[in-house]
Amino acid sequence: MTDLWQDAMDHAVSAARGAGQVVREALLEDRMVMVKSSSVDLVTQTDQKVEQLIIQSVKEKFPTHRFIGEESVAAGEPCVLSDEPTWIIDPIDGTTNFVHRFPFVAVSIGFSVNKQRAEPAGRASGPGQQRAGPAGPGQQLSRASGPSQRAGPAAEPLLAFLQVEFGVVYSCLEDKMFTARRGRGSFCNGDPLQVSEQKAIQQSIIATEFGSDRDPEVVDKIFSSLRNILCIPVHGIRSAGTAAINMCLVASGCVEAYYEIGMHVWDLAAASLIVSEAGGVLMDVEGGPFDLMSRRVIAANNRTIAERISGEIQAYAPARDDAAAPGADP
Ligand SMILES: O=P(O)(O)OC[C@@]1(O)O[C@H](CO)[C@@H](O)[C@@H]1O
Ligand SMILES: [Mg+2]
Ligand SMILES: [Mg+2]
Repeated sequence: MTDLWQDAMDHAVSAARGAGQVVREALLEDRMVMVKSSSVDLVTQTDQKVEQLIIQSVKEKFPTHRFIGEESVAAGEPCVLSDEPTWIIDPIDGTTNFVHRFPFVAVSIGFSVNKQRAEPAGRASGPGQQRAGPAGPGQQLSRASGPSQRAGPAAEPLLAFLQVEFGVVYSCLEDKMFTARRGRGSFCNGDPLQVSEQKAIQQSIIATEFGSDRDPEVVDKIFSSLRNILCIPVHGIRSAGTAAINMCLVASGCVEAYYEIGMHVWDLAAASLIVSEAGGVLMDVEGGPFDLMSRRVIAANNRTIAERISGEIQAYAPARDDAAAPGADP
């Protein structure tokens, strides 16, 4: 069968690599910092330039495709997922890191098509499942043989349902290219990824972020959740400063889980598939199905750990990313 989207994915990898080069060069220069929703929601000319470079290069090759780009949405473009091929771009995930030269910065490119698709993504890479054997460097598990090659029962669609066809996260200061194709596994620089096998949350590291909302009520909830989880007790809490890299750490097995409320679809789209295809699970913070537009996520190595975290979170619901879109899901 013709592989419809491999061309697009190859383009995403090369666009992310090119964008990473621009980001690295910009780090050597003075950065003019602007603010968006608040004084701690930062943006630079590099964010805007990189997003435009990626979008222009995609438009030249795929003129009919659509976009959700962080900086385009900030400039008033709609944030809508449809059945049309849609590139979901965060030109710099970790702008605050970039501004401060804190060395974790990612370019994130997700690609979604067929919003209503009924088939769950990564159905054989869900809760508690292990791959039958690692693929060699650069190899990918083929879709045709994927599920039957992996041990364990099929994942529950509730946790595995995704709309993303491929995801690319380039951690540009580490020079790590994380990639995933629906049903074909996740990779870092061509090496296959697998989530941690740890089943005990007491022996886990959990990643989260503090976000850019400084409303004291929200901050209280963030700290209450953090306190609950820290006191389970867990081995530790970590924050890379970028959702995409936190999630790639889950996919890599370095941390067992990441949770956050408040990030956006462009922070999550690519990395959600990378987690799922590495055998991880995605869940809403209240234990329901993961929803790309909801701005809430738990990404974990298995369902037990995800559910335990969900039981400790003081949940709240920021305005959805598609809230302003005509015909948005309720
Ligand atoms: O605006 P940026 O840099 O694209 O992304 C925002 C972000 O870095 O902020 C959160 C930290 O609070 C992360 O989870 C998220 O990825
Ligand atoms: Mg971001
Ligand atoms: Mg960004």
